Amino acid sequence: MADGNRDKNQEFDITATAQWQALAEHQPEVAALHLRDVFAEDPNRGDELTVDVGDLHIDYSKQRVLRETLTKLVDLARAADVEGKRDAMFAGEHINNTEDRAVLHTALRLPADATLSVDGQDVVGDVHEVLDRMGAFTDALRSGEWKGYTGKPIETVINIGIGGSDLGPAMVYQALRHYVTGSIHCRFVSNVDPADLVATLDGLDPETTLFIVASKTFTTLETITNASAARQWLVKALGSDDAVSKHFVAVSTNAEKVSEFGIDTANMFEFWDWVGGRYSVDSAIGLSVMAAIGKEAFGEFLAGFHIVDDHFRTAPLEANAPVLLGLIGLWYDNFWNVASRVVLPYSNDMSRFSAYLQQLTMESNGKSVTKSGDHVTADTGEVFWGEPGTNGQHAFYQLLHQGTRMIPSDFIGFATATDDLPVLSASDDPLTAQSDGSMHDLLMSNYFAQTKVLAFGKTAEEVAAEGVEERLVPHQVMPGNRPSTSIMSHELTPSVVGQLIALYEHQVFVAGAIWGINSFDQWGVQLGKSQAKELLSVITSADSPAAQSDSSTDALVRWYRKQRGRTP
Ligand SMILES: O=P(O)(O)OC[C@H]1O[C@H](O)[C@H](O)[C@@H](O)[C@@H]1O
Repeated sequence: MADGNRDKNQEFDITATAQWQALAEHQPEVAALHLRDVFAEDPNRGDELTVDVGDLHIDYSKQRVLRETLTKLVDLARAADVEGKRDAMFAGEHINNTEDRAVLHTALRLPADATLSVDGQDVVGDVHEVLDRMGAFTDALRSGEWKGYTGKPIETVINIGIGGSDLGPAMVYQALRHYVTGSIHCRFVSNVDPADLVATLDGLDPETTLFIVASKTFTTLETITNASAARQWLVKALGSDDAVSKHFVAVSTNAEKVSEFGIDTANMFEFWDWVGGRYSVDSAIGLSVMAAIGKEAFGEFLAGFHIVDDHFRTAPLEANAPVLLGLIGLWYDNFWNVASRVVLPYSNDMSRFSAYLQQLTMESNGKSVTKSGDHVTADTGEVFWGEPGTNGQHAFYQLLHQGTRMIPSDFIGFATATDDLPVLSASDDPLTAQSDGSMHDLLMSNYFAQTKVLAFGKTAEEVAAEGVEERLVPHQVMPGNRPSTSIMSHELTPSVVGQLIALYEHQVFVAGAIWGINSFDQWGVQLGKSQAKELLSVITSADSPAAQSDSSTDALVRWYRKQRGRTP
């Protein structure tokens, strides 16, 4: 099937291939094995089923795969022409066929001396021109040279955006808490629930606050509504419309709408239609992050993505981290009927990483038709979720360990703490207590223990041998055989955050390429938006007909209008 000349947008049924069939036949053999036996038979897998990329050390040996499984999965990737599709993406071909667009987030992190021309346009030149403008602007903010309307320097930057225009910067800002240098701090507003804006503005001084209105389209209802309310808050406080130009900038692809909103396009930072919203944190959408950490650290962040891009583009599929992890995800999704993957960063600063990944992975691969418009013949789109360790351990790990469902997990952990404190016993005199180790070591001991227990569990014999009462033995058996990947790095640096994001971006690509779907459009979010617009006029008016197309929505709308005092 792999054919370099094949139209990359013309899909075929991957499930009809011999490679798919081989995996389907192989699955029962693997399913019959316990990871305890798999490790006993292949004792070196813990050292060998690993891959290093940049600063990431990835151990996938605790996955329910044999070496043979990986070979078969790579064969499937070749059958789906993952390499050809990958090269088409990097080259700027219009692989987003439903919107007729290139998909070039990888160009956002190319070094300035790289060359890439797409549709006759010097993409690298454009990217670096905007990066330079972002650098000059954030330098001015950070040095205090940029003054608010009343002459005071800016202290707080509020990013107003939603989806890809919020999740990336909010997640990265938190992850890089230790790299916030200077006096600029950021807050993020996304929800059209006014509680978000009101709570975020609470206690802020309009004279020292600057808003970044971040929206690719600049038509997103939530963002424009919040931005208008924020403008009113500012203008009311500062007494003049003229204050807007000193307190509002925009990040968008739509200059016309930006200027319609009243933001001077001189204060607009551009990106391009070939950057998907959920792939845009490394574009001007990251402006708030740059304001907080500075352009040099932002440059390191971009360089981190680029390390993984290069690896993804050049490493053989057998040793290619995003390819292997994407394939292992698909292995469970399609051959084990396992729908979800839990992501568990053992890093409090990465608390928002799972939320970020939810958009990246599920908006990309939650599709039911192939690029050719045919219904897919296998399930697509893993469900991603998660919480940071150790919080998750005290909430949902019970189900991971002893529930009837198998949920593969990705553990993420760091050798060096972003913060550390000594472990002291509560009874010690706080003034003289001796340290009994580091809290970071305690955190990481949990990481290792969890992956171990998930994989190997505890048998009834082992439980009984501890003298556990017979009737309680079945309750205390830990089945094990629950797969996980361990992703480790030395420290949570800007580069490492970039590397982690790119690692997941390309996993999404690999799975989407095999399924033959378009991972870069999101038609499924449109209908709800347009119906919300229609319903707004219905729920806010006492006169308009309450009857909608179904009795449930109709009754709910009537109930709501009554509560709001709008209809009898
Ligand atoms: O950046 P914007 O154009 O405001 O879009 C914000 C978000 O809204 C949409 O609903 C899309 O589903 C997302 O992919 C996008 O990130």
